[in-house]
Amino acid sequence: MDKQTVKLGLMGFGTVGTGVVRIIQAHQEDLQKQTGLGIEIKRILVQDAEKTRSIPSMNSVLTTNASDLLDDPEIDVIVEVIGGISPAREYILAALERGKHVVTANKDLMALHGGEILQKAQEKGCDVYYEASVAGGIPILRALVEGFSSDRITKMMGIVNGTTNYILTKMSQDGADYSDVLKEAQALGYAEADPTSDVEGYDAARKMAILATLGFRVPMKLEDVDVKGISGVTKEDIAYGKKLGYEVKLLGLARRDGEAIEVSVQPTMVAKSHPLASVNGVFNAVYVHGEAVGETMFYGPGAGELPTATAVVSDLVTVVKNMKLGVNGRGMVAPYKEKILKDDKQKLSKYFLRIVVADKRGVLAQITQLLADKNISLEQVLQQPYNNGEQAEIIIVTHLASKGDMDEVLQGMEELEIVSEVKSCYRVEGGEQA
Ligand SMILES: NC(=O)C1=CN([C@@H]2O[C@H](COP(=O)(O)OP(=O)(O)OC[C@H]3O[C@@H](n4cnc5c(N)ncnc54)[C@H](OP(=O)(O)O)[C@@H]3O)[C@@H](O)[C@H]2O)C=CC1
Ligand SMILES: N[C@@H](CC=O)C(=O)O
Repeated sequence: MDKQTVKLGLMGFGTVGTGVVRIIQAHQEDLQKQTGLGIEIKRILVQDAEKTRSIPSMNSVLTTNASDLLDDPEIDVIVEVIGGISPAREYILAALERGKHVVTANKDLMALHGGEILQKAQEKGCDVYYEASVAGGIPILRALVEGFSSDRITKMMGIVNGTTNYILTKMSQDGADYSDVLKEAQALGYAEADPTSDVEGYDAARKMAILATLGFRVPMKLEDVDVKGISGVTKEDIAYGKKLGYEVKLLGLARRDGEAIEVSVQPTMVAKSHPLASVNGVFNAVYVHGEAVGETMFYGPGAGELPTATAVVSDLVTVVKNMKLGVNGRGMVAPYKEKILKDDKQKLSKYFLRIVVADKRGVLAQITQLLADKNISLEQVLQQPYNNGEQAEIIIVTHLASKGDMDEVLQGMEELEIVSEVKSCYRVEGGEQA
């Protein structure tokens, strides 16, 4: 290759885009030493070119016209950090069509249209890297694709959304109010443009779909992921969880038993003895269990300007090294295994239940019987007065039960006269048997 400098078209100059510019500017010499080539940001696509930017020196390269990047033959690589599906999808496909390599942080897009994008890249002999799309600054995708290539992964558990982990941590440690902390997370640049995606678990679900596709080598889709967010988590649940030895976390779970797979995201009681329970604030972590390697865990900042930009720029370094060696488009392996999804009777977990009942003798026995009818036994029980002693509250942690059986038990509870409300039901992970 006879170029001395690789020219970059940056799409998006918000939180992540600004970080990308800062890192490229600050590490220019190191990047050149590692890749053998210079990296120049030729154009930056924005929506509003008049907006005040924190790096005014780049104002001269701003444009609101995507074809200034896509149709410039000098631009070799497009870095997409706009976010969302459209127009990001159209821009990336157009870039690949023109033979440009792509780096993106866009999990929404990769979870929904990753198959189409990677196929187009393969046809065109181009690279597409998306390390920043899962767990911000943690190099987990590389670890799954390269580090675990010789192993068979059986389980991944991830705290993969920084915003919700920040909120749950502040609620747990400071007794903070949900909506106040959400505003803080938005101001810190952690939350998505529409934070519903964070708090309702969709952002984490997209990341889990990507992790499961790469980790299990099957084409997981977003609709294969069971999703529940944190908007229903209360301070009482957090307090009772703590009392029984758990922290509430929005946990992504991807588990393989034989060839059958389950992937879900839901608020989960994580045993305090498990390292995931101590992952706090905007930090993310992904626990990976492989048949040969056993247990591993990856930990780091999951969102924010510089951590995320680090992952983007490291992908860029890989693309530039590939360009230098003339091997672009050869590093990606498409999912090659058949997808077999578990049914609800195959999804096993312990459960934490909080139930408001009439304050009468024999109430606990009735609840226990309902569970015993499905062969579900109790591991922990706490009973205390509720509503000024007019009712009682029963908090239970069960031994392993299937999701199918637990759904039937919950339905049965609603029909019991002594039960006035099932306040909460959480999966329990991280302790013995889990
Ligand atoms: N923030 C984080 O911590 C993380 C973000 N990500 C992902 O990175 C991506 C970017 O996120 P983030 O930087 O936070 O987002 P921001 O909202 O901060 O920035 C988005 C940028 O894209 C530009 N933009 C938006 N729509 C268009 C459009 N139609 N045409 C041209 N430009 C457009 C905006 O322009 P303008 O400046 O003019 O408004 C802005 O510069 C997303 O996919 C996100 O999910 C991934 C990991 C962590
Ligand atoms: N909104 C996301 C940003 C990174 O992916 C999060 O909070 O984790």
